[in-house]
Amino acid sequence: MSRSTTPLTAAGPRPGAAAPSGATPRLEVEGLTVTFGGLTALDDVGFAVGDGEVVALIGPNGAGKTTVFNVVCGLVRPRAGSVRIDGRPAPAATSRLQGHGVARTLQGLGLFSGMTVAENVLVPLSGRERRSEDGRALAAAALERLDLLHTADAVVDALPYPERKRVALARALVTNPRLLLLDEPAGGLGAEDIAGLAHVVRGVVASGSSVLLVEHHVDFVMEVADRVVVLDFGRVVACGTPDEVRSDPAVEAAYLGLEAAR
Ligand SMILES: Nc1ncnc2c1ncn2[C@@H]1O[C@H](COP(=O)(O)OP(=O)(O)OP(=O)(O)O)[C@@H](O)[C@H]1O
Repeated sequence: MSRSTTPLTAAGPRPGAAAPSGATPRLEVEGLTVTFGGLTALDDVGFAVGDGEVVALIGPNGAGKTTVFNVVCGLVRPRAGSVRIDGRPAPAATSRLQGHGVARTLQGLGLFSGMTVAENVLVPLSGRERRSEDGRALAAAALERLDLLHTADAVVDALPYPERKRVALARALVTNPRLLLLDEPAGGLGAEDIAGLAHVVRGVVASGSSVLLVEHHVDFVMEVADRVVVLDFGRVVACGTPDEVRSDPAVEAAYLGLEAAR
């Protein structure tokens, strides 16, 4: 099974939001501007995700996190700006992300009701792969990473929410993506499941993949992210390590202050 990941030369990333190494970033977002009618949802947003890096997008409700995610996935077309994956322009359609070594999870999970856990995890593979020993081994490996192998033959609907959420993550991992996009992976999970999720994310990056996550759960973000990009009203107001961001007054004002006040 081969997946195309040929790197090409990229334009330089936006200052202050660049991935730390000098190599071509796994994901590079530059100058994204998105408008919905009269509303500017994103205003010149730029950041990069390097090899083996976890970058988190945080910000208060309506800051523009999902819109960034949707542009990266080809679901929303920006008015201006670019998205590059391994130096190449990102595909304009979600269905072609996999060919660029990218997988994503959805907030709504998007599992197929009535199908087993294994059948759900096999979905991203081609018909030929699904029927092959190799395909089944990939599915088993993905399920094992999420401690779900024992549920392989269960109908997915029968599992509790945290396990269904792990099935969705196993499905994203079955293609061994070079870039994993996670949309609120900690949402709806308790402390124990979030700790397990952090362990899985660390395993993903240890295997050489990169992760971009959109997340409201600040403690989880601060634990797993190498760098945090903070959005407020569609603009990047801070970008840095968790410690840098934590002590940034702009972030306190935009987001962490609100969390602390709860
Ligand atoms: N399809 C759309 N049509 C019109 N406005 C939209 C659309 N999608 C998003 N918006 C608006 O764009 C802004 C950014 O929304 P977005 O969902 O990206 O924020 P967010 O940071 O993900 O928020 P949340 O944390 O609540 O999910 C908001 O003001 C939102 O109402």
